[in-house]
Amino acid sequence: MGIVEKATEYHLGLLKAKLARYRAQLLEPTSKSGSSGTGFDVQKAGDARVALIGFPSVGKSTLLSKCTNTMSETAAYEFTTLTAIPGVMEYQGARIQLLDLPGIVEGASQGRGRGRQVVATAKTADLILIMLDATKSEEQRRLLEIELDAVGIRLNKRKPDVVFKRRTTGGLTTTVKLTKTDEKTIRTILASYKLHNCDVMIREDITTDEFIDVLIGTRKYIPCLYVYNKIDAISLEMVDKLARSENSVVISCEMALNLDYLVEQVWESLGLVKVYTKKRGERPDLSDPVCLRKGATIEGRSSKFSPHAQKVSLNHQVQDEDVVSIFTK
Ligand SMILES: Nc1nc2c(ncn2[C@@H]2O[C@H](COP(=O)(O)OP(=O)(O)OP(=O)(O)O)[C@@H](O)[C@H]2O)c(=O)[nH]1
Ligand SMILES: [K+]
Ligand SMILES: [Mg+2]
Repeated sequence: MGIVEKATEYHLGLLKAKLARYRAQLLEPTSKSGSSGTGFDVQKAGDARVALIGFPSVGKSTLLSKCTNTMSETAAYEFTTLTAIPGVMEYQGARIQLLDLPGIVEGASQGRGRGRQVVATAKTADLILIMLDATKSEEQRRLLEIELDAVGIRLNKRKPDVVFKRRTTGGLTTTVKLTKTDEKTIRTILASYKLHNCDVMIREDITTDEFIDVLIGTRKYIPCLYVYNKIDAISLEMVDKLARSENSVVISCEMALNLDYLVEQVWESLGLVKVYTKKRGERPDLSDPVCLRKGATIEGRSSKFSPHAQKVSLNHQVQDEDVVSIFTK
């Protein structure tokens, strides 16, 4: 960064830190703005929750009706769906809750009522499907991303590697060279949040925005798939282009095209694994796997159907098709 960029980064960083804190307060369910921060009152069920976010009439309800046993009203007019409708998809022994939601429009995160409720519900999901009408412009995708970003959802991003602890004394440590922000900006933002007594360790080359996200602390890092529907109505060239873009799946709900692949990708994106459990001295029950998220830890023994179980550490990270027996002393 040059001197001018550094000065801009500094002032803008401070300004954004203040704005971010103000907005986060507005989103608090307990704030004066009432219950605007809460989503629809639908119980989580199954192994994971997937939320359908999109403009009106992109085919969200048609997808729910095709992929689950639940029917959700579909029609050619906008705002057919007025509330959250849960359905269940079954795949590889997993029960995945698919949540059909009302369509949203630009400004949903700021507006009252349903739009805000929809984005708040998205926050509770383990995976977000941004559903797009393949016959419409790519602009719709950017607009939806802005709405989700505004409520603190970070799509397909990892939580920045910053460790932050309140202490009686303070210190800032960086283990990498910062090229997108600088220590002066970080220190001033900390001071503006009145965080004088804390240990901050920055372990990756973060941006100022990412640092603010860490300070706000309520950001949700959620994986996302872009689902382009209605490919029956576009050219093959366009289908090819969309299908090759990152984190994207192309489908036609109406013609039931590529829906199996979508479910497979949902499973992949959720990072689900199936694990078989067995009792001591018995064979594992392969008809009844337990679904866990990748990276979940387990204590006990792990094996891949092998007769010689391998004793694993207390925090063994489960792999797909592990067989585990859990011992209690
Ligand atoms: N050509 C085509 N039309 C589709 C497809 N999927 C859905 N539609 C049509 O798109 C229209 C809207 O479908 P819905 O499922 O109601 O859309 P929605 O996203 O739930 O709409 P809202 O609830 O109003 O937000 C209906 O007329 C569907 O028949 C598809 O794959 N291809
Ligand atoms: K509709
Ligand atoms: Mg609908």
